[in-house]
Amino acid sequence: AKEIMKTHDLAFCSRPSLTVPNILFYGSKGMAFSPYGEYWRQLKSLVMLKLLSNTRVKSYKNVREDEIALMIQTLGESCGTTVDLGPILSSLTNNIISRVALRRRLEGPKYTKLLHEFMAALDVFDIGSYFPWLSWVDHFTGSVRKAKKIAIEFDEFLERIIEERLNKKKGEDAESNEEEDFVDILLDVQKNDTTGFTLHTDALKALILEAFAAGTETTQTALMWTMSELIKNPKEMNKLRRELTEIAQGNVMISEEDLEKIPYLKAVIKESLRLHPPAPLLIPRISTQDVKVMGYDIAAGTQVIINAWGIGRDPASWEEPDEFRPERFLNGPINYQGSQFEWLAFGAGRRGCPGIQFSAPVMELLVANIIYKFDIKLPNGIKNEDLDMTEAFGFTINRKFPLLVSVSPRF
Ligand code: HEM
Repeated sequence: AKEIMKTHDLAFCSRPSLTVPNILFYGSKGMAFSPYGEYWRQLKSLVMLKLLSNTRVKSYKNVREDEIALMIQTLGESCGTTVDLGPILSSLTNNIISRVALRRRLEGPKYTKLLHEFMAALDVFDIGSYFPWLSWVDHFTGSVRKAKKIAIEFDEFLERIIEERLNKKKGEDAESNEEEDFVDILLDVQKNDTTGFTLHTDALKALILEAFAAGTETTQTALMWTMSELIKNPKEMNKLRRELTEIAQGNVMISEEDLEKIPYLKAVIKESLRLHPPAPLLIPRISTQDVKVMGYDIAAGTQVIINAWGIGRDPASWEEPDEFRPERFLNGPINYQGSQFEWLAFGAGRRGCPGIQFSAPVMELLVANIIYKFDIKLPNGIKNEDLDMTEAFGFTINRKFPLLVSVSPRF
């Protein structure tokens, strides 16, 4: 991985052209699937400076705190019953992205279903992307037809939002003190950019869709596995709870300011992402020039898939690799950026994930508050240690079976 993502990062930092993402993201006009070059560089700097900068991410604090408080309330109301954590965490991550990108919650069954179909379409392995002579198979399985239908429906939805926003801008909006969302920011770039970069409306829409595609299911999956590992490992859960209780000093919620004071929480999340990187094979790359890697000649145009799941469980790097032992990350050098190449949940190098700063506080705040506020048990007398950890198959690897729990308030 280091050879690909550091030593030869420049040679391997393009993306292959993939059928379904091409359909869903307006000919891969977003950042994640566009080939390396001037266009991608412009998008990356736009995303890093305007949408996901430190200051901007901090300004979404209210959204995070609101949505997490709502979720905690929902869980509190379900005490005494069995709850499925999956849908609750899914609506949390969808609503956070939706409020930040579109200034609205994704309410109503129509859009929840559409988003679900969108994510499912991306999860499909379209064989034509890897073996072009077999692309007829994708037409046969219907994946291309489905992706086209979803693309049209989402386009209509985004068109309406953009139109609403433009009409509003013309009218009253100038003095509004509402927080800007991604649509406002991107429309502003489109109108006022002085760098000479033209942001076409298709690219604007692709960037919005990408925030959903890249930021919802990945975060939900990470949360599902972190909660699963903590439930399965009561000793670690209790240790975390003790630390949270100490830091909270009797307050009803753990706040974002508290997070920096709880290194064990970060260690828990890193350990869970080591065992269960949500995108276990990252996003494929393609070489743009002939290059020699560890003595092998790799021709330009070769697709490379990095197995972050395997790297995270490699016994050459990790003692007892299948065990959940957050302590291994305390005082260690491993950071979310993957600079050690033994831990790659967010990828690394030029094409590494730009959403780390965005998702880290969501994951930390949510796990901290659930563990701090509730005792969690498995239903029907199943012992926590016996929780089934089977993985489902897909581009993101989530739990195969629902995570059913019963929660009771601690205070
Ligand atoms: C736990 C949450 C997340 C995980 C595990 C995750 C993981 C990843 C991974 C593995 C990649 C590919 C990296 C590579 O090829 O080296 C990636 C790329 C990307 N992620 Fe994330 N991500 C998460 C959250 C987010 C969020 C919240 C956003 C935006 C709001 C985001 C936006 C992107 C984009 C735009 C790319 C493409 C970068 C490029 O190709 O230049 N991600 N992410």
